[in-house]
Amino acid sequence: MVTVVAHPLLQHKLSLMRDIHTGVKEFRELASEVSLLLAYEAMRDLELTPQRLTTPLVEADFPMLSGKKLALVAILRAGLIMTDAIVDLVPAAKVGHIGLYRDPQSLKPVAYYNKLPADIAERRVFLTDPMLATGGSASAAIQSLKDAGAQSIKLMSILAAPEGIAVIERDHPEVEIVVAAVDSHLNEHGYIVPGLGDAGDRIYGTK
Ligand SMILES: O=P(O)(O)OC[C@H]1O[C@H](OP(=O)(O)OP(=O)(O)O)[C@H](O)[C@@H]1O
Ligand SMILES: O=c1cc[nH]c(=O)[nH]1
Ligand SMILES: [Mg+2]
Repeated sequence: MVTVVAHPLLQHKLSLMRDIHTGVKEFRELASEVSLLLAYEAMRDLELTPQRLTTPLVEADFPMLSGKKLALVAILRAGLIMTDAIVDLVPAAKVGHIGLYRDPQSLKPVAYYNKLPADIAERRVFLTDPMLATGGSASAAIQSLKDAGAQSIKLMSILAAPEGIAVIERDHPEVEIVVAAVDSHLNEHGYIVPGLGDAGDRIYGTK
């Protein structure tokens, strides 16, 4: 299942991210803001239960987060900007890291790091990567989460290509995907078109 978050604030910020004239500082700020808006939608179904509280006026029941605890897991490098932003919204969440880079020739993911919360099986996992292109990286990351025992996984990306969505739907049909936009296609180098370029390079200024 794919949810495209069509909110105008988010769409405006995404358009600014696409602009080649947007520099590193602004790109980073926009990526953080877009991540928060995506999280607002991705976390819409978190459970609430009434808890007794006392306001300055009365004692009454008020909704508080309950149910499974959360884990935010970043696909390095680019996913880090998303978990860094979102953890401020859910400070009790644990944070995991999966290091993958995409080999430029084969476009296959190469794993170099993996550190996940030990109790990941008991947590709802929100996996972050700004770009879902061929889907190879996200699919491999989801497989590592499952191998570690994760039961409930949502993938949050800023941009997706139809090819990447199809791969996740094939490999992990139960994983929900929340994105800001689904673009047209991939080019011959596996870049999303129209896209926003190389997310990691634009976040960290490495090109
Ligand atoms: O869907 P895919 O075809 O696998 O491509 C998407 C991956 O490519 C980018 O990472 P990259 O390999 O550039 O590494 P980086 O985040 O360290 O820059 C991006 O952040 C995704 O992880
Ligand atoms: O368009 C793309 C595809 C993969 N990774 C990126 O950062 N951008
Ligand atoms: Mg990557």
